[in-house]
Amino acid sequence: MATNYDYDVLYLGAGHGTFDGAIPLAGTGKKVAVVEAEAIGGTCPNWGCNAKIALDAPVALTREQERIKDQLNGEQSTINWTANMSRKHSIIDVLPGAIEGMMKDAGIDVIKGYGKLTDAHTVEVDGEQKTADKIVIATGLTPHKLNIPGTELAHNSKDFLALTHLPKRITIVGGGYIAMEFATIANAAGAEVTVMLHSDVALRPFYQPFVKKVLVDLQRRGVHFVKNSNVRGFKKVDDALAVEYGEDDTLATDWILDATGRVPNVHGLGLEEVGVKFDERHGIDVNDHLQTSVENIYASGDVINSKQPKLTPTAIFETTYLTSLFSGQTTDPIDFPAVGTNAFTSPRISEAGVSVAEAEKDDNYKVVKADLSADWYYQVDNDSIAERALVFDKEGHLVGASEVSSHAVESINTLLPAIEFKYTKEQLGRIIQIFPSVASDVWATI
Ligand SMILES: Cc1cc2nc3c(=O)[nH]c(=O)nc-3n(C[C@H](O)[C@H](O)[C@H](O)COP(=O)(O)OP(=O)(O)OC[C@H]3O[C@@H](n4cnc5c(N)ncnc54)[C@H](O)[C@@H]3O)c2cc1C
Ligand SMILES: NC(=O)c1ccc[n+]([C@@H]2O[C@H](COP(=O)([O-])OP(=O)(O)OC[C@H]3O[C@@H](n4cnc5c(N)ncnc54)[C@H](O)[C@@H]3O)[C@@H](O)[C@H]2O)c1
Repeated sequence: MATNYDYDVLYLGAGHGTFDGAIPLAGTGKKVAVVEAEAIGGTCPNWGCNAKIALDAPVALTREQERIKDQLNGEQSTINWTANMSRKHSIIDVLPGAIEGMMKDAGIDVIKGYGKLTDAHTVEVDGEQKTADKIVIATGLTPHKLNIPGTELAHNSKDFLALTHLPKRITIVGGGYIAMEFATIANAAGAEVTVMLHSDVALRPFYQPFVKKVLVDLQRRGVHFVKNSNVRGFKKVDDALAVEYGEDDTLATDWILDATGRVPNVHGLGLEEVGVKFDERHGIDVNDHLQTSVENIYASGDVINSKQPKLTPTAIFETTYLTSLFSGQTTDPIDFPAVGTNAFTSPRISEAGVSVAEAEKDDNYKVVKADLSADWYYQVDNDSIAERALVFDKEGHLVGASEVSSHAVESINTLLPAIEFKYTKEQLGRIIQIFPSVASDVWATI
């Protein structure tokens, strides 16, 4: 314990960028505090991944039922929105308490309130000064809000994940993860959905031929896409809303989701005063030890200005690295593995490693594509929108993979060890997967 300070390490924010590392750090005997302004657990459990996947479960199930309807008797099931939302609450609302309990059991002081740096070793919470040898800023991101007339009439992802009744007409502005995942859920649950794209591209980081397949399917299901939409403003008209877009077009709607991105929580933290450098749009600058421009202040998770995808597993990897650093288990720089990423549309699009688009432009790689709708295992549940692209280097090692299908998440997760550890043919042959399964199916192709 650093004798001059209240704590060895104080974390600002209690999301995955903190608690997955803070708990084992406290286990090493360090004195640890975590300051949280809103909800313990942060975005992912409360208004991100966990909340979203809870609402998505019946979507995936009804899609599977639809695919195998010829083998079933009876009606196609529909989604009961209110019951689905109430189920989401029953499994999500306990998480902050459970995470707080784990932190307290590990001996962490959990401090509720908004934290602000007053000097390099001091954080003020509700007028009280807490000092620490090291401080970790893990304050995450917050929804971007369009700067247009009527922006206050639009809602954000957090509001969507708490909707008690599904509006009849929903307009979604944006074409990223949140826009496409929530368009999928709302459409499957029966809403009339319009997606206002900024350009003519959605899910930009993903392999576009696969994205197109998802868009075509959503269109077939009634989702309306407006490309190059130029959304200019929102208005209240009687009991409804109007979205003003294009040159002078108007769309009537009942509920608007502003899904135009997420921006770093860097304001009001005292960063300028203490000398922590950051970029308004991309977050806090860190070196390869996640150290900011102030020696004893580190950053972790979504708030970092980094090329890594801003995802829960990345945040966990970063805070776990800091635990190793602070407890003396490593002095090495952080070394990111290939990070798997997925758009939870239906079908899913998953990828990891070298992107197919990049590999197609580079002679050092070979891309092998497969139409999975012709694969017997994908035919079992009629997974007809199903394609995979694998990227190999000159030595024949798998270095990247992308898949669109209902089973894409399992496929890409299965391939991650082969990508990360560059298994030889002999090593690949030593793995015997359970058969029949997605894992054994994809493993046989590498
Ligand atoms: C709708 C949605 C769906 C998502 N789905 C997925 C998914 O399927 N898979 C995936 O991997 N990722 C997903 N993500 C991303 C994932 O949620 C984030 O990458 C992850 O939560 C980042 O963790 P973090 O700890 O860095 O930030 P956060 O979880 O955002 O935690 C930051 C915390 O800091 C607190 N805070 C901020 N300022 C202060 C302050 N001054 N004092 C005290 N506390 C403060 C905030 O209240 C917050 O609790 C999703 C995100 C959203 C919004
Ligand atoms: N499945 C997952 O892992 C998952 C799911 C949801 C969110 N997330 C994380 O949360 C982050 C934020 O998600 P997001 O969807 O808000 O952001 P995003 O960066 O993925 O997408 C933002 C979208 O808004 C569009 N946009 C920007 N300005 C616009 C304008 N003026 N008019 C219309 N469109 C505009 C962009 O073109 C883009 O399509 C993601 O980058 C990801 O890190 C991950």
